[in-house]
Amino acid sequence: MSRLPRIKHVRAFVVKNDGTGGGADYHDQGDGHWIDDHIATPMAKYPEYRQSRRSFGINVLGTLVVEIEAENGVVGFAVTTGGEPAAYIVEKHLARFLEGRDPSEVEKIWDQMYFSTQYYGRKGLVVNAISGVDLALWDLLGRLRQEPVFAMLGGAVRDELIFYATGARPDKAKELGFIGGKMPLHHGPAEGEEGLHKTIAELEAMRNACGDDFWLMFDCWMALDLNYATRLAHEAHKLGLKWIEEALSPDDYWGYQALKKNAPKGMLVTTGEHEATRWGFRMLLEMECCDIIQPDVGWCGGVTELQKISALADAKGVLMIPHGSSVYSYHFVVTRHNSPFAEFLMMAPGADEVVPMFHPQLIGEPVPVNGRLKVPDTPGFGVELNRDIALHRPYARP
Ligand SMILES: C[C@H](O)[C@H](O)[C@@H](O)[C@@H](O)C(=O)O
Ligand SMILES: [Mg+2]
Repeated sequence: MSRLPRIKHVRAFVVKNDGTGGGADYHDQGDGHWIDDHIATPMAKYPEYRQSRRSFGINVLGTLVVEIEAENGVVGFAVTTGGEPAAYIVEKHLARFLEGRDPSEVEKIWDQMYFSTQYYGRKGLVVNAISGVDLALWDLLGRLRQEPVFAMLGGAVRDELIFYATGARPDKAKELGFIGGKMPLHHGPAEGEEGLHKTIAELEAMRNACGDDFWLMFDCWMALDLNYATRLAHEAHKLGLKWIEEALSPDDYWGYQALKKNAPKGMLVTTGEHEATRWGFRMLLEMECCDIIQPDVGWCGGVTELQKISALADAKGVLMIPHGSSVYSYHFVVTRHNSPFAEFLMMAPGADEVVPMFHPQLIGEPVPVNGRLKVPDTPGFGVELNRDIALHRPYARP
């Protein structure tokens, strides 16, 4: 048992988006933002849901803020996607496994949060909530021990992080010093051959703008079927596409296995941002579904679970490049040999300038400069909650 003060309170807040940006629910943006402009999705088969992902509810959850206060008044926090339903799970179910406990017991607390909710959780919203609690716990531990999270994970293996950028303007990303640009896929099977031709034309234009050596990737956000994804991969290979991301449903392990076999030699198949826990990633790895796994540390189970996921990938020689999750992934990536680069999501509406990913929720949120970032060695994840945002605690307990 450590000498740390015990956990006194766990609190779950939601944030009303006042139009200044979605924060951790980064898809919750205003009109005209690149991230909600005719992006291919599994819902695109319904024309009424094809133009905007907000139209089918991609932003319905909103941000979850988890605060964990120790007996000595020190507070750790984290943000992720989850909103009110996740806040309910935190306050009504998960808090009981933390309050009164030693904050250093991250493994036992994670095990109790997961197996107590296994009958209704395992992936998605429940594991988002578990992730939010776990991230806040690691932040609290860092503050209590006066150590950055990366120091508690084994220390940095490199001086700085290098990033690729996700957004509609890889040409701007190149100018800003990023090592590559991942584009949203705008057209899927519902738009037939015409859509495929438009996609290839977009890629060709960006290849011409960025030159032959700049990484270009497509993020397909679960929108495709195996045949379409295979055809797209072979067409895009002619233009040097580096990887095809999340082409199929996260549950179609068999489809990914076939896509990886069918893909052109030299093209990487990647997925994982909507996968969760060591068991889900074991399936992706043992079925040889992809060349890079991309867990989101705010959705896959948090730091405690990502340690296990990353080790599984490392043992199989698979890269683990987390889905963009700001400081929560930076502190992890900097400590792992099989995470040689990171993702930065361009949250400016035009994808043409670098702004903090979770703006306006995190004070001190670091951003890459010239595509690089030295992870600050301040305690915890090194950021503070912006208490000027509209925080609301819907399930406050006495
Ligand atoms: C750009 C993609 O459509 C998603 O919005 C993005 O958040 C995610 O898939 C990513 O890999 O960054
Ligand atoms: Mg993605």
